[in-house]
Amino acid sequence: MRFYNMSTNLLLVPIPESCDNVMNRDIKIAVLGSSTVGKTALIVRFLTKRFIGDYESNTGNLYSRLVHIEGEQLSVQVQDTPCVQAQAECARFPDLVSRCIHWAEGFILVYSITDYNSYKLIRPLYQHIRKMYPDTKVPVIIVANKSDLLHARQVQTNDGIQLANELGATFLEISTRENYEDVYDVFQHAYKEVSKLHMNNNGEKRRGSIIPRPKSPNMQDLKRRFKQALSSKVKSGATL
Ligand SMILES: Nc1nc2c(ncn2[C@@H]2O[C@H](COP(=O)(O)OP(=O)(O)OP(=O)(O)O)[C@@H](O)[C@H]2O)c(=O)[nH]1
Repeated sequence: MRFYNMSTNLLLVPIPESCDNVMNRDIKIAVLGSSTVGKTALIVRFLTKRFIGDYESNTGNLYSRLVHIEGEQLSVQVQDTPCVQAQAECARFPDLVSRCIHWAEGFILVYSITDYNSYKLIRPLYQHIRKMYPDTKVPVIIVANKSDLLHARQVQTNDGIQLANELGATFLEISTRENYEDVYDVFQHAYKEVSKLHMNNNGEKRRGSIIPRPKSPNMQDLKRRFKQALSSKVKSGATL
């Protein structure tokens, strides 16, 4: 079942029972973070270029749209993951959140610079993702949102940079409200990193399937003879 959200002019696809069933997508990104950090605003801004002030509380919409990134037309699916309220919940993330993590190929973790608790949630969220992908370095972008609200700042830019460095994630501080280019950058980074991961995976498969070319026996033979000739010269030189 699909339906249109008239206010955002976007196609909404309810989350399927199993996120594994979603087929034929080019890129699948999950946006995660605690409540009111601006996840929906970020996604809608990216997909429509518009900043829409107020949204109903997020119930887990999946947005789908064809977009142009780096000259390529892509089908992008963005999961507005239902908010994770408090740090206490992190030990046992709701099933839906885990399902979305399982479904996605890249992750945008959002906190608000005006809400220190939303920042504190990023590490456990990241750790939860890593636990679900122990063998893959899945792309994670950490976004510090609402940078226009400087007077209400609770999280310093350096805190974000430090955390991202520690976790090995990309970091961007942005204002979804003020700057569309920054929002576009976030998704462009996510796209690039997911593409890189795709390429590496394909590369590994290709490398694995290459049968090593046998060395020419003639060359081997020549080398062996050359070595023999050299060592006999050295030996005879030594006896002189
Ligand atoms: N000043 C400012 N306000 C923002 C920005 N981004 C989002 N907001 C506002 O923050 C509030 C929450 O935004 P949402 O997009 O609904 O947040 P959410 O993370 O989806 O929240 P849930 O639906 O509760 O999960 C809204 O009033 C937005 O207008 C921003 O960059 N700057």
